[in-house]
Amino acid sequence: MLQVKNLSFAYSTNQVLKGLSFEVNRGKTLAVIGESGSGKSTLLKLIYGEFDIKKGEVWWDNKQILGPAFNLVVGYDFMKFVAQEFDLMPYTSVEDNIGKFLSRFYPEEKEKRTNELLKVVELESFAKKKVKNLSGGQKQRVALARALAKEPEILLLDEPFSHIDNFKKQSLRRSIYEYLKINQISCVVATHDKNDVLGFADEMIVLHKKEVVIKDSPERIYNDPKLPLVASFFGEFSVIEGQIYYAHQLKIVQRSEHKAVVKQSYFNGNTWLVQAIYNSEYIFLEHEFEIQPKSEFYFKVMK
Ligand SMILES: Nc1ncnc2c1ncn2[C@@H]1O[C@H](COP(=O)(O)OP(=O)(O)OP(=O)(O)O)[C@@H](O)[C@H]1O
Repeated sequence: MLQVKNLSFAYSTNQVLKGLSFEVNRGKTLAVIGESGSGKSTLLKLIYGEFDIKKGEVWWDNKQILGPAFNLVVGYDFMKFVAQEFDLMPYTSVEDNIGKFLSRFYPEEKEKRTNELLKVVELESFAKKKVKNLSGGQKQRVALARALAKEPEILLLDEPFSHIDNFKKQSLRRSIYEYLKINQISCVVATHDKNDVLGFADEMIVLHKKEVVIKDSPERIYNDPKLPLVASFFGEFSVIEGQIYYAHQLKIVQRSEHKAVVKQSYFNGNTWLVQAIYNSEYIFLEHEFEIQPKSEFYFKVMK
């Protein structure tokens, strides 16, 4: 189990994190969300042992995670970190990058394991290619496979699918999280993408103003986001009489006490996203059809 206890951190005088406490059980995934600069990457680096911790503690089972002042080499065998900058060997093939940390004394096992991981990240046909000739998304997949190669007990992921195109993203995400579950690997994932959280994370924390302001299951946080900041992570929303409503929770009706004026409609796939003005504020709602700017309509709220 990962335990973060009352963790605070500053880069010289710039305080970034204050009094963070949370746990992640074996095989569970925790998503960390927060605005850019809220300290998500810093938190992952602290858990990894990249910095010395002056206040608070991080533990994996009964091992305390310590920084460079205590470890000649940063990191621990049981933990892998896929950072935003992937540290790959550019002039070496994809398969050699993945197999780098696997024992060459068991060539059959090494080959089997490398092939298994090439499959997980859907890079079988790139096995022999040099990493320098890969796209950003392909490199990110190699970095993910390499992190999994030595079967870590815990995996830290910083924006793991940010470079991967939408064609591949969903199937890759399913494949990675399924692998983590089957192998009971714990995971802490810092992300801006709601799709990394909904459907995959067991718990999520929201970092805001240096602290954990919300900690709960993704489902409960989605259903009751509490803060506009949290709602904005999941999609367009409106605040009406102090309550937060997602765009699909406002419905156009024949007549009601809420009257608004359309500013713009945006094609959204299944529906149109309508931006409108209500009580001098912008609201957003989903509608089946496009509505012309300046049209007036009535709407009701549904929870
Ligand atoms: N090496 C560093 N030295 C000094 N300050 C840093 C360093 N790395 C990050 N910071 C600062 O710490 C704060 C948190 O940065 P961090 O990268 O942890 O945020 P983040 O939530 O991961 O952001 P993003 O979502 O943009 O990746 C920011 O104000 C940043 O400028």
